[in-house]
Amino acid sequence: MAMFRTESVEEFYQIGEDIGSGQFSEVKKVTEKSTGKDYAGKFIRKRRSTASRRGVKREDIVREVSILEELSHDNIISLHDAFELQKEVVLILELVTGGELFHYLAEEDHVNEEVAAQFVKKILEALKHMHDRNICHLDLKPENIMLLNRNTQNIMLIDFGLSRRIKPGEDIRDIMGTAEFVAPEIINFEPLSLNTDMWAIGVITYILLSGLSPFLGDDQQETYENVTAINYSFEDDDFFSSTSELAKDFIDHLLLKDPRKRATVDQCLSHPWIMPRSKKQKVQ
Ligand SMILES: COc1cc(-c2ccc3ncc(-c4cccc([C@@H](O)NCCN(C)C)c4)n3n2)ccc1O
Repeated sequence: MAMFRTESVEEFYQIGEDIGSGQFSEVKKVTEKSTGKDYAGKFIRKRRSTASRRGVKREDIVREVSILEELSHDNIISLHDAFELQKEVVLILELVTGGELFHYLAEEDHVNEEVAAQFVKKILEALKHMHDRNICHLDLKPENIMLLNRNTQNIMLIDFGLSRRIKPGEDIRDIMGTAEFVAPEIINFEPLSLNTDMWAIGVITYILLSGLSPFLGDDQQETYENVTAINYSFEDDDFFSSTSELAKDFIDHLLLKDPRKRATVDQCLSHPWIMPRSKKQKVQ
């Protein structure tokens, strides 16, 4: 696809209601006039000058589009079209109607291990597609994981605004996601890697199983301190009394300070909590 079309987006799409928003973007339901098919339009405000902190730098939008164009997986949002206007870029994306995993968790409080393991397996399969191409998400959190529908654990990764291609030897340090989910190397401005995503998988798994956020403090600073101190436990009997040792082992292999020691996406996919080798290992 040529990077951006410069025609008016309204000529080709009926713009519908707002369905969501980000810091510098709105997400609206749009309908392609030629097919009647519904999509999600992500309207991203462009940064007007290098001195401004409002809006998104064009180069960052180009990077996000380039990454979206390279990815093609059932559990990763697909890009259908892209338009550039004077003040904004509009990405036309596959529409997902099951809502955010974040809201599902808020309603369910926590999920049983079988359901949690299925969710995590789907997230890992999408992440493997990215990591096999040396692309890391760097903003994995329940808000950026959408449910295809409420009846299955089928998920869709969205929001690739912080994603990066990690070239061997390249030193990337300047990314900052959401405090609860960022790995220690992000807080310490140390080099990031594909294993920075694996830390977030450990945090998301902990939340799926308990409804608790392992490092959340009273404020951002306390959360950062909890993360860098690797200050988490399964000791709260009210929330972990029925959690299997396999599930705890899976999380313990991810919430490690040294990114090189964390389980990779392939090691996670072959972990017995995710790929039970026998009936007796199937989590109850
Ligand atoms: C590719 O990047 C994005 C995709 C989307 C996206 C794609 C398809 C799609 N179908 C439905 C929705 C949707 C529905 C309700 C809320 C939201 C969004 O506001 N919440 C996630 C956004 N994130 C910034 C927390 C998004 N989306 N959102 C949202 C933000 C993105 O940065």
